[in-house]
Amino acid sequence: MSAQTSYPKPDIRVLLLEGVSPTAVESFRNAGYSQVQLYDKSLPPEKLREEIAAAHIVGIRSRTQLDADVLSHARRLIAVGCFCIGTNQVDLDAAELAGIPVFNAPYSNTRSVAELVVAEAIMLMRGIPQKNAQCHRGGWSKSAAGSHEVRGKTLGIVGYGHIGTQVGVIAESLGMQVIFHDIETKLSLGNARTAGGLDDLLARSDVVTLHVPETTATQGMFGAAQIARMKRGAHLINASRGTVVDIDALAAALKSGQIGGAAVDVFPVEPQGNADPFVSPLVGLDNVILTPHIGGSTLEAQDNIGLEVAAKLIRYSDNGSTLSAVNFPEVTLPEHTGSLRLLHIHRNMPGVLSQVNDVFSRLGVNIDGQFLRTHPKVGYVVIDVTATHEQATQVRDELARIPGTLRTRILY
Ligand SMILES: NC(=O)c1ccc[n+]([C@@H]2O[C@H](COP(=O)([O-])OP(=O)(O)OC[C@H]3O[C@@H](n4cnc5c(N)ncnc54)[C@H](O)[C@@H]3O)[C@@H](O)[C@H]2O)c1
Ligand SMILES: O=C(O)[C@H](O)COP(=O)(O)O
Repeated sequence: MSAQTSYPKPDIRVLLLEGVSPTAVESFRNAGYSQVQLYDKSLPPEKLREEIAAAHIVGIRSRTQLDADVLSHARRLIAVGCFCIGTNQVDLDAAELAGIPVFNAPYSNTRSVAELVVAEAIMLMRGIPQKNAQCHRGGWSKSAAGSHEVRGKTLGIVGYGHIGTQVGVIAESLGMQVIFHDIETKLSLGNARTAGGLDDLLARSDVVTLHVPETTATQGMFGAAQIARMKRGAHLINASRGTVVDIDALAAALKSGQIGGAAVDVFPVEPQGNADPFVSPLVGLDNVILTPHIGGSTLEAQDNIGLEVAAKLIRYSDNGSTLSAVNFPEVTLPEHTGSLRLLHIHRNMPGVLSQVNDVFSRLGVNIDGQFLRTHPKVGYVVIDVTATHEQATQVRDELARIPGTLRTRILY
């Protein structure tokens, strides 16, 4: 039996959506969390609100939208796990202000996306999507026209982060010239060179690949104007987020020949699950590789993500550690064997900490250790004490009354 918590582990409800890997389920069960509910797709809005109201821990992938309204129904929720890289589907500020840390897996599917993108660059440069489509219709077009090696061609990477750099390294090993554009100054790997801005990259690249996160700045960043600046007949790959590219402008450019071919893995609107229809203006175009948002969907990546994110959620639930949370003050904590641990999440405003400490001195409870981190809006203080369960409960109840308190919890 695992360590007792203030809320018994068998009563902690873990809700996992969108078919997260069985490795996550196993991790929770091995850690003593027996109430793990797994859905293989995202839930419709009403059902999501209903389920989240009863959950203590929620795990999602890129499809489930946890906006401020949905989070307002999550009264018992202590943490969210994004079993993926992107966290744009969660209102991170709303979660923080509700005292809910959000965790993700920032690297576990990087290689999977990079391999797919490089393979697609080769396929597009050879005109394989069109040839494949013709053969499926009984056609035979044996010709070298419009078919090129990638060796010596220029790959333009927009967003030179974890995935962008991996793509660059693999592409260089195939002999491609790599240029990149990022809003941050980045160390270039190998012989990759920074372009003189996005327009310069577009004008020079034979293949452009997008690896930016979804932000207000990247939504719609790739539209008709950017497409017009690409070399005529160059190729576009988007495995970032569907909102980054104007899909109608892309469809028009693929029909006119301004873009020679495209590989698209992400879409502005994606089906909720595998049983739902896929609708897109790109459907039926021979020069497009369409994939159902599977850039990170390899068994290797998913198994690792399941282990990584489940471990972060379990550590937070058992120990209070918020290391690598994407929206929350980060506290790394030692084990608290022999002490009780009180967690106090509060609005970051003057006077809260002195009121917290005052509760302990008033109730005569000695503090063994204290850990504090703050963000501009939220503070997180963890206090280890030697006390009876009754004393700790009394302290917790007093802490909950301090103005600005968002959440309190005791870990036994
Ligand atoms: N298709 C898939 O299955 C799949 C899988 C994993 C990740 N993704 C998407 O890929 C994105 C990138 O992943 P990553 O791990 O490389 O992230 P990352 O944070 O390591 O890199 C993103 C890079 O984009 C840069 N950037 C941000 N805004 C920019 C802008 N306006 N112009 C140019 N550069 C900009 C950042 O500075 C950063 O270097 C994720 O956010 C996610 O949305 C998709
Ligand atoms: O952000 C990510 O990691 C990717 O978009 C993958 O999302 P998924 O887990 O929904 O496949």
